[in-house]
Amino acid sequence: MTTSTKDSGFTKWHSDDGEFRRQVSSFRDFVEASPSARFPAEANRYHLYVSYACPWAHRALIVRKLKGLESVIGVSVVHYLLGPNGWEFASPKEVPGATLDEINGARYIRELYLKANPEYSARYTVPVLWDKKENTIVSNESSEIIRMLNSAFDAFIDPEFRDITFYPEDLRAQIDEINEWIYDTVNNGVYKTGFAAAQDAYEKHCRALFQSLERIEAILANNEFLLGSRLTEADLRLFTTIVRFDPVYHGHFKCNLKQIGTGYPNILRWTREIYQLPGIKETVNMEHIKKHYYMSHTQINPLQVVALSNGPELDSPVVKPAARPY
Ligand SMILES: N[C@@H](CCC(=O)N[C@@H](CS)C(=O)NCC(=O)O)C(=O)O
Repeated sequence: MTTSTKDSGFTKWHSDDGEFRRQVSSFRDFVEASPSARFPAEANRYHLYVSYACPWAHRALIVRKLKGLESVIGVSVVHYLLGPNGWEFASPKEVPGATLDEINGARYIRELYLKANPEYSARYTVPVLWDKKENTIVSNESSEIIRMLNSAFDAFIDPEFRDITFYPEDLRAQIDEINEWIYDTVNNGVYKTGFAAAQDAYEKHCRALFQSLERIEAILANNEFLLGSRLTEADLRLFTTIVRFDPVYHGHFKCNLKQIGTGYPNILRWTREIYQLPGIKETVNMEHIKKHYYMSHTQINPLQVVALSNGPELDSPVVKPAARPY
């Protein structure tokens, strides 16, 4: 039996067999470049609701930044704490980095879901791509939101950003292929490991996770990025998990066979390279990340004590594989 989406109580996070199963996102529309589309691309019509803590929302923030979409798509940021009523907005004075909801005046993210569909009964997740014109949710699926941001708004951005694509046609099949196993065993794998409520489920997912990290480490020994010399969507999707790995997943989710900073030199080099791209470090808010995980998941950390380390230094200079003196 899987966890019913109706039973979305915050304490019922695993199925009866001890496995964590992520729900399938419900709002799956697309913003398209064509003016006749159901959701046509326009400047200042769509708005992103994110959490700095959430790796899925973080993907959207990164693509928005790297595609020069900051003046085209606005952002609201929730409080780092995921409480009994779900994600809540907070003033930056109360929680530095957070915002109030200037678009809908909501107190909780769930109000947006109920505005879009009063019958909605699944989880109230971020990211949310909101349409200010139709007052509804276009999408709550990060993998699809980043595809929209990658190309649909190109008519509204500065020319220097138009040529940038993180899903180039000649690499699509390879990107889709690598995304699939990285999603299953790494992005979602850390959650399946950390939320496992049975020893065998935990061990199975933890081992699969580290097998994939070994595979990624080998890929990055010879490649600057996952698919060669070009930074793609596959890198950005993985980055948001890796940047949380040592400070959070290693301890809080018991993903502790190795650490990135000490055990995976190639992944560490790659993480630094992405972190140091213009605009990226501003999207990494370690305060929100650590406090969210350690303080929200009281089922696994009931005393809400937050671990100290922020993970490896990411500002250190990087030596790319081709430039290595050996
Ligand atoms: N498949 C979704 C997953 C999003 C997701 O699970 N977000 C988490 C935060 S990391 C969330 O909002 N959880 C709130 C909840 O489950 O109540 C996506 O990639 O957009």
